[in-house]
Amino acid sequence: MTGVDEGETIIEARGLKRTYKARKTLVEAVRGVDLTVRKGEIVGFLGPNGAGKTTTLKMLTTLLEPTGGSAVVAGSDLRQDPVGVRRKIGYVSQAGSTSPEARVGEEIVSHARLYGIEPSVSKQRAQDLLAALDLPDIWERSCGSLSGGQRRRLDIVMGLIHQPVLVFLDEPSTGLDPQSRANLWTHIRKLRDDLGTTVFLTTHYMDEADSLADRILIIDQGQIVAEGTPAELKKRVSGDTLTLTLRTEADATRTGDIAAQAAGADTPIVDANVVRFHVPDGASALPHVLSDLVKAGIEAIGVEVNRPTLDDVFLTLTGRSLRD
Ligand SMILES: Nc1ncnc2c1ncn2[C@@H]1O[C@H](COP(=O)(O)OP(=O)(O)OP(=O)(O)O)[C@@H](O)[C@H]1O
Repeated sequence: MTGVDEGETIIEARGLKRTYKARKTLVEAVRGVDLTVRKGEIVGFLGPNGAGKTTTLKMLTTLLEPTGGSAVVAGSDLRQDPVGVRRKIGYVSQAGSTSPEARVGEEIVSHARLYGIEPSVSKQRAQDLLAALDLPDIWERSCGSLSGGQRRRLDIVMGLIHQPVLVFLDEPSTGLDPQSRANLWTHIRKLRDDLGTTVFLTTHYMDEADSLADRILIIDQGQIVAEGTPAELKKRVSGDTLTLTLRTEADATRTGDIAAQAAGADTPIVDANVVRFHVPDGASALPHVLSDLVKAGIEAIGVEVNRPTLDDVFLTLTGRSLRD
């Protein structure tokens, strides 16, 4: 794999597979995933709904047994020493782990006991972590009284109380408003910068992966389809994206044929009444395309020129949008 030869490896997975049996049919949720993560990295595991992110995460955190392949996580073999893996990692699930009625302090201290940590130690650690995640003065509050963003950060405190070297976050910002998401990203970055914690997070938000991750793995239909820094991935898509919105689907189909004739254009993707395609230089291609549309008697009701995003990377690789 590219870009993963520096530093100490903390996750090494080879050929990881998971098949589910669902009503007599087999669902190949994860179909041979290889991945390498180095200590201290923030790695974003990006993919559309149903791509296999949570299944991979559950295997790497020992919650689900692989049906094939192997992995070493935080120095322990996933199959031979799952307890060793569990002791050294933190896992913050999508659902979170706090009950609404419990008081914050009691919840953290009793969670820490599961790891054999004495209350005198966990109280101090909890105070430090709460301060680091900007959650002062909530010790006596009930978990249910916290805002969504505060509760996600409390979930992270719980996931870090046993001082794991590696923490897995499953869709950490789902359900949060834009300001709380940005705030959470700042805290996640700080965790890595201040404590050196390796962070492996799943997301289907490309902006989250783009702004937070040092490196991104893109998974689709149970397989890794691309890997690299956000900048490296975007370099794979050359040129700009032109998006034209038409009045009708029929106009969009005809526009697709016209757009395909633009200099250097790739094959346009027609999605209902929207046509999207890449050209080497959007600003110079656009007037020609619009003039060809006018000649054909088609009116574009919306026009956008965009620099490459991670969604374009995904589109280039799979012919589909991440948002699908
Ligand atoms: N317990 C299960 N039984 C049968 N099929 C399952 C089960 N869990 C997941 N799947 C299927 O496996 C595939 C991968 O699911 P997974 O939850 O890993 O995807 P995901 O990328 O995490 O999606 P999301 O972003 O929606 O959480 C999907 O097709 C899903 O329907």
